[in-house]
Amino acid sequence: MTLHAKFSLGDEDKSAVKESDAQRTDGKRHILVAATGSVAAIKLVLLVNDLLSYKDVEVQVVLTQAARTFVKVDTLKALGVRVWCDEDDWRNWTDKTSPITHIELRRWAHLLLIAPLSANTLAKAANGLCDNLLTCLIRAWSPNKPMLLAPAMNTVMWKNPITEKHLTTVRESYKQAEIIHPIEKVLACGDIGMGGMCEWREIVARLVHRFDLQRKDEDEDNDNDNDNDFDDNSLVSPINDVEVSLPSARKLPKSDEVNDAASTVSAPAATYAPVSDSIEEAETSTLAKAPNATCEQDVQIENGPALKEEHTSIPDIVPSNKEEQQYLDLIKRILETGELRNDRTGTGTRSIFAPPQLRFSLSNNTLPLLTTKKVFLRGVLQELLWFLRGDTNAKHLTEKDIHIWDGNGSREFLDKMGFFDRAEGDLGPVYGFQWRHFGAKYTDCNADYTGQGVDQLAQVVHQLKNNPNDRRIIMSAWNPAAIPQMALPPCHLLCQFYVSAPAQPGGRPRLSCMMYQRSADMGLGVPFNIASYSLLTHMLAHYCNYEAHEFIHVMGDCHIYIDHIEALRTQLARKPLPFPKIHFRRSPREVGSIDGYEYDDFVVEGYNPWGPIKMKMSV
Ligand SMILES: Nc1nc(=O)c2c([nH]1)NC[C@@H]1CN(c3ccc(C(=O)N[C@@H](CCC(=O)O)C(=O)O)cc3)CN21
Ligand SMILES: O=c1ccn([C@H]2C[C@H](O)[C@@H](COP(=O)(O)O)O2)c(=O)[nH]1
Repeated sequence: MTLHAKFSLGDEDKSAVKESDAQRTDGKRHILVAATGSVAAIKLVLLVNDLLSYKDVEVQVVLTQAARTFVKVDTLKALGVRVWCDEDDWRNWTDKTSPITHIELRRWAHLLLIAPLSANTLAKAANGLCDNLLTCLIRAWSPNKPMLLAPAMNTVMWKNPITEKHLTTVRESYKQAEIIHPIEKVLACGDIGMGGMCEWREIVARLVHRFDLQRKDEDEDNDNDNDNDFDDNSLVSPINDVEVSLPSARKLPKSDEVNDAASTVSAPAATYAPVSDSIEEAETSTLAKAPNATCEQDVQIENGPALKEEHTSIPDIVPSNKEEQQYLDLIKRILETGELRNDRTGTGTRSIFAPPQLRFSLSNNTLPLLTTKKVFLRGVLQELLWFLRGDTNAKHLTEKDIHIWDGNGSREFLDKMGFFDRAEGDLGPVYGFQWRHFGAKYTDCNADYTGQGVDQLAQVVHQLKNNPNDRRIIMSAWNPAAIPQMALPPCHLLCQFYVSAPAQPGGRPRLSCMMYQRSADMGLGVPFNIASYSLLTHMLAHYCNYEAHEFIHVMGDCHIYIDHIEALRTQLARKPLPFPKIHFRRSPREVGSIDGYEYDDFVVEGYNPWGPIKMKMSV
């Protein structure tokens, strides 16, 4: 403990840089947070502030000179943390017994987080340069001590092979280095693409997970008006932006100080004002605001209150919706416990495998159409009818201004999958083809397949009507032989129908459906999938003169894309409302056959959801 007796930086400094034993004796997690010269450094205040809201956490900060363009030392100091800059490294050196700041900081820290890590500092780290406090620290870092690196740079810089080389070198040199993959976003320079720093909350989440951190008690800091739990970060009003409702461990410095940090960037100041914590979040910070133009609810809605209105508060007398709560609870569970994984699209997800099945009652004409965001019902229904027609041409949906399959049917995507000869929009033998022509030879989306392959839908209808106790009433889109021809292998790949006895004597038999989904995008796909199979079950029940009973949803890889987290947090804050009801305009006789259902036959009543929430589809 007498080591570096001369390490005297004044009282404040003594407590800041402790001798190595301190990290073992004070029982706290010592997190050294560093930032380099990237616009994402403006997030540092939020990140550090949030970290401080956890029990037994000590934070110190290292800033490169370039980082100080984006975040002010004083703003960070106002949070109560010690901030180290280049000039501090050798400030106390007098002779060879003097302490050396970067070595002392290394000794103090249990973990080094560099967020953001610029292309420049990454290059220096990979090449062993030590030309400032941070690079000296990195060079002196023990290869076995954890280091979290959150790169942030322009898309082109990120895609340059040099970046991968540098990352590989760093990974090889520091066995405990974890790279937090950047994400695709609108970058400060205006480019859209990979390279944006992963969301700061995600970085904190990794630290929480790694150190098993717990939030401090609510009453521990009386100055703190806001709770730090994301459950509460949302407040009652849907109009709140995530930025407004940021959790704060200590009172943040006045917002203008935070904005100050950003306003030194050469981009127009207005871009940073006033609530968005970064220009890079421009996309997500519009959440819950303007209704989505392509999301108009033009399915027949009878007696429904004005859809364009947002709920500002929900009176207690409105019954809660336990079934929708299952979905929200699953989102929470994935956010809290989901494993961080890379995925095919490069976005990255939090994922869990095989959560308990979700069950939705369809009785009394209930349609489980989520209410905590406005679901694009017109898109769900037109997609279902498109499946039922056996259509595999995404352009037929695009023509109806439904763009949900555009990404997977684009020229770029088809070429990437090796389908160079296939017309844009032709998805291959996907859902509709398998439902109606399973096993037929697929040529293209325009060919006439009448009478070819197995018509599984017709078989389902036949069995439901003629052999309702059958245990084989199944429709499968999973055809291993055809998967190589598909733009996207089916995610909802198998459903089974079950007819149970009437609830009361004289009642109608009840139809249930269980669907297995191998891959479930909780933010975008799942609300669609729940609604789609519920609509299908209602339709089959209507056609066979049964009562729709239950939809059961079973999922395999159940994931949240990292760039949906903010949006889902906004959604989690909303109270679920009662589900709407569905009716059919025409009788089964008028409809004529299972192929006779049209868009206007479906009438949804009482859908009064919260506003839409925009999320990006990963391709
Ligand atoms: N990554 C990914 N997630 C999916 O859920 C998904 C795919 N890919 N590939 C194709 C299908 C199509 N599905 C989709 C695709 C997009 C939306 C979507 O963007 N929905 C918006 C509304 C879109 C609009 O209004 O135009 C939504 O807010 O629900 C929904 C379902 C489900 N699928
Ligand atoms: O109906 C659907 C269709 C697709 N998804 C999601 C699930 C995944 O996020 C992607 C598909 O990617 P894979 O790599 O093929 O799993 O699309 C969905 O949730 N629902």
